[in-house]
Amino acid sequence: MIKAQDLTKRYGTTTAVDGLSFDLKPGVVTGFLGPNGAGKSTTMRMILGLDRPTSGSVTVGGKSYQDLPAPLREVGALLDAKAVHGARTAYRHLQWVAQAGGIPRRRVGEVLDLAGLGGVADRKVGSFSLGMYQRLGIATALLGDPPVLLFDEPVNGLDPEGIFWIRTLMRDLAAEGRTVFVSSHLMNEMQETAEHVVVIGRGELIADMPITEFMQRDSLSHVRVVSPRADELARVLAGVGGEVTRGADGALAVTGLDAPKIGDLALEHGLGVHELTPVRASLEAAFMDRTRASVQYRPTAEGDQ
Ligand SMILES: Nc1ncnc2c1ncn2[C@@H]1O[C@H](COP(=O)(O)OP(=O)(O)OP(=O)(O)O)[C@@H](O)[C@H]1O
Repeated sequence: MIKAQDLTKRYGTTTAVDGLSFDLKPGVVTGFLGPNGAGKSTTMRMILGLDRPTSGSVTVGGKSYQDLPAPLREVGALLDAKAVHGARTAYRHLQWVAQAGGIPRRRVGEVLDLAGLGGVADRKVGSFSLGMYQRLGIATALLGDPPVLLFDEPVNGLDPEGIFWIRTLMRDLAAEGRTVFVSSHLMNEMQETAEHVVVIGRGELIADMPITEFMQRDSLSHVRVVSPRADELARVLAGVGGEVTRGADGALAVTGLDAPKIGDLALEHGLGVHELTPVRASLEAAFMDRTRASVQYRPTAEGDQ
């Protein structure tokens, strides 16, 4: 539904997006990840026709945004929730957007209820909390009932209840067969929400794959083993090809052998085990590992020049 081909954007000497190609499928939530300044917002702005690619292209349903006959019915987007006229009520704001996009007025009430704003429809937007702004932004994105939705950092500044609401909404929208593309810095949040990830660094594609595959890095998963006879057990495990490191708390971190194998070996050698825990790689660890080379700003150690 969203197809980027060799998408490139330069601002003067800065290359914000560099030859990016991906193809987003309907029916899943795709997470868009990258360190600060990686080019996520620029990519989203190009999808929405708010920025012109320097070269390459991006299309929605085969057309570039400018060529969509009824854009609000094709793509809904939440980019900057606060970019709303504060003196208008929520209802008036949505009515104004609906009118401009040729969307029937009854839809305004529907999206207000959908976003949980039915009770504050007549309040001036300027008095809204950040969470209410986010909900209004989402209501606006849903006005045209579009098959494609883009959310740029939708959970920024939200409380746990708001985060849970957005997460559920995004999954429901995908389950209805829509294409949902969402950027976030919150790796744990993405882990709960996205099925697929597109990861970029310095404008270039780093990964485009199911999230489970992205997290599957042997070097990042290990088995934690606590034993009163850790030294002996470590020798046994190393003897059959396990790679063993000992943590500050005395626990062993073992890679190359799975938990059942480690348990069997310990039993065979009469070595007690008090804890045996497979530790899965987190999205955060996988992300840090893959994007290490491409972070734009990195704190330097004291004394570094
Ligand atoms: N209008 C602009 N003029 C000049 N440079 C820009 C402009 N917009 C973005 N950039 C630069 O392009 C690069 C990508 O920025 P972009 O905002 O797309 O990244 P991002 O991944 O969304 O970052 P963040 O997570 O910090 O929002 C950055 O180096 C940024 O400084």
